[in-house]
Amino acid sequence: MTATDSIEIIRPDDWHLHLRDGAMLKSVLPATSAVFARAIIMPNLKPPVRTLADLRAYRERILAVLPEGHDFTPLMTLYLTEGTDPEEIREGKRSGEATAVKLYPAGATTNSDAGVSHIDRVSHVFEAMQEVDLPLLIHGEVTDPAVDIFDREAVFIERVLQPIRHRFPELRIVMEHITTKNAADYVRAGDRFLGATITPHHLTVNRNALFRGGIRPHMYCLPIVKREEHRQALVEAATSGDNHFFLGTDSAPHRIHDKEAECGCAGMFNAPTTLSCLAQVFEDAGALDQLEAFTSRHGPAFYKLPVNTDSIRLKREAPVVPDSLAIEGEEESVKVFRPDVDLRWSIC
Ligand SMILES: NC(=O)N[C@@H](CC(=O)O)C(=O)O
Ligand SMILES: [Zn+2]
Ligand SMILES: [Zn+2]
Repeated sequence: MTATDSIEIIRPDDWHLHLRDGAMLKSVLPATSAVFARAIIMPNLKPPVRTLADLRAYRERILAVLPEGHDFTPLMTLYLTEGTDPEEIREGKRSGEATAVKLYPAGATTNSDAGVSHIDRVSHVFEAMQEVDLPLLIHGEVTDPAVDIFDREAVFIERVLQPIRHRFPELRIVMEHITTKNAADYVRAGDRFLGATITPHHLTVNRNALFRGGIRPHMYCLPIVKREEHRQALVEAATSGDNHFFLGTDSAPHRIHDKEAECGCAGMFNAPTTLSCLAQVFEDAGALDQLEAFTSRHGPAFYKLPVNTDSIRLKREAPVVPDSLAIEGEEESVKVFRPDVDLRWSIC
């Protein structure tokens, strides 16, 4: 059999994306909007997108800098706090302005300080979400400092996720950016109310990459990359055709100086290399035929949205991607994520 040199897939969506704001937003948006039709926009701005008024204003700022000719729909989310008003949930669902609500355990990740410290304090919000069928997106890590950083996701499933699902069995939940075999197994065994996003970096990199030849801040994100056996379990989940799993890049740009610092920020900017990474992972797993399901079908099915009607083509050719992206009007730039192997697929 001859190797496939070109593949066509339905235009993908990104079910987990950080676009930031201001000059950063303007600089990073085209990398996504050139390729993806829709993206779930994360609300962890400073200050966060807490209300529908914040959400509307942020959506306008995104659309205002969308390049001419790019057909892109930002799907907006609300940042859950202990002060979230369930009425906002109902109104966000009714008007169609809110696609989901994001739960950050306070202190778990970048700009999560305004998040939730005690899950019981948001029960009434979960109730409203379950009632109107608005999905809950979760950064699934415990913040207990006694729990090892590599175990925080697995412990979250037992201590927090399982009780939420037990109490709100028809609340649709996405376990965001899963990183462990534990999470993959848990989600696979779940019902139709549970899904998970998987990132290109967790599919291509294991924890050795953090320390190869020295400490490498551009390989640092949360949840932190795990052992190889976990990466393999994620590849198995993503390529299996199981519709619980779909693409969420978690593309999370930070200025290089904020990453190469004494206390560097968590997050990787992977929008420019995502599809090259994915085609390679799926091909290496002998599952190129499952790529489209992961990038373009399972996400819309979970979110009850139509599948995109146009397509994109990938070809077997090393992609030309710059090492970093300049931020407009600044001397600063953002490093582009790439795994420690040569990429061999590019977008036509
Ligand atoms: N993934 C990350 O490491 N960082 C994200 C936040 C998040 O998704 O947890 C960010 O906003 O920078
Ligand atoms: Zn997160
Ligand atoms: Zn994220």
